[in-house]
Amino acid sequence: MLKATNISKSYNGKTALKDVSFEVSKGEIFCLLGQNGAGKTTTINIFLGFITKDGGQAFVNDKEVGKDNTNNLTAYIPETVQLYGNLSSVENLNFFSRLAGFKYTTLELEGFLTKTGLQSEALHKRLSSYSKGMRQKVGIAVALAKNAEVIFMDEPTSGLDPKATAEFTKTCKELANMGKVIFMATHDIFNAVELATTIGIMKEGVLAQQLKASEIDAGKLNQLYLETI
Ligand SMILES: Nc1ncnc2c1ncn2[C@@H]1O[C@H](COP(=O)(O)OP(=O)(O)OP(=O)(O)O)[C@@H](O)[C@H]1O
Repeated sequence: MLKATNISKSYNGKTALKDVSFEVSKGEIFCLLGQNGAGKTTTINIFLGFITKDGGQAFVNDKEVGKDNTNNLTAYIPETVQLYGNLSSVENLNFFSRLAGFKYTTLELEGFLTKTGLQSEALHKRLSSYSKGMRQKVGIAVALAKNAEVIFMDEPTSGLDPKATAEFTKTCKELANMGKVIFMATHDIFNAVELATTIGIMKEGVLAQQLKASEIDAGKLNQLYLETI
C-alpha cells in the first residue's frame, strides 16, 4: 500500500533523509516520531509529490510517486487545515470534492461529515466559527469524499484538547478498519502508542527505529525515544 525504498533527500548539501525504507499495509496506522528537523515532513512531502527526492523510490499502491499519477490515492491533513471560513462545512466539502472530480448530493456530503464525528447542528455553520478539532474533521471528510486510500497527517493532535484527541483517535481507528492507511508525523508519544500499529523514530534523516505498537507501552516508548534521538 505504502512503500519507501532507500529514499534520500538533501537541501543545499545538507542531508534531510538518508536511505529511508518502510512498508505500511492496508488498514495500518504508522506514527513517525522524531525531533524537529528529523525529516518527518520531508518524508510526507515526498509521498505527496510536493517535493522531489534525490534517490530511492516511493510507492503508493504499487504506483511510483513521480512516475505514475498517485494524486487521487492520497490525501493530506496538515496541522492547520486550510478551508474557506465564510463557507459551511458542507459547502467546503462540496468545493473540494468537485476539485478532486467528485460530485455528491447534500445528503452524501452530510454523511461524510457526520462519519468523522462532526455534530449535525454544525454542518451548515460557517467554518469561521469552528474549533481546530472541527476543522480537522472537515479535512478528514475531504479525504473520505476523495476516496483516498492513504491519508497523511502532520502533527494532527497538536493543539487539540483531550476530548478532541480522543475523538480524533476513534475516527482514525475507524478509517483504518475501513482499510485506509494512515501515516502521521507526530510528537505525541502517548497518542502514538494508543493509535499506531507501527511506530517509527527518525533521527537526523535516518529511520532509526521501527517497532510494533502492540509490543511497547508509553513509558518504554518514551525511554526508547530519548535513547534514540
Ligand atoms: N525547503 C527547505 N529548504 C531547506 N532545508 C529544508 C527545507 N525543508 C526542510 N529542510 C530541512 O530538512 C530537514 C528535515 O526537515 P523536516 O521539516 O522534514 O523535519 P521534521 O521532522 O518534519 O521537523 P518538525 O517536527 O519541526 O516538523 C531539516 O534540517 C530542515 O531544516
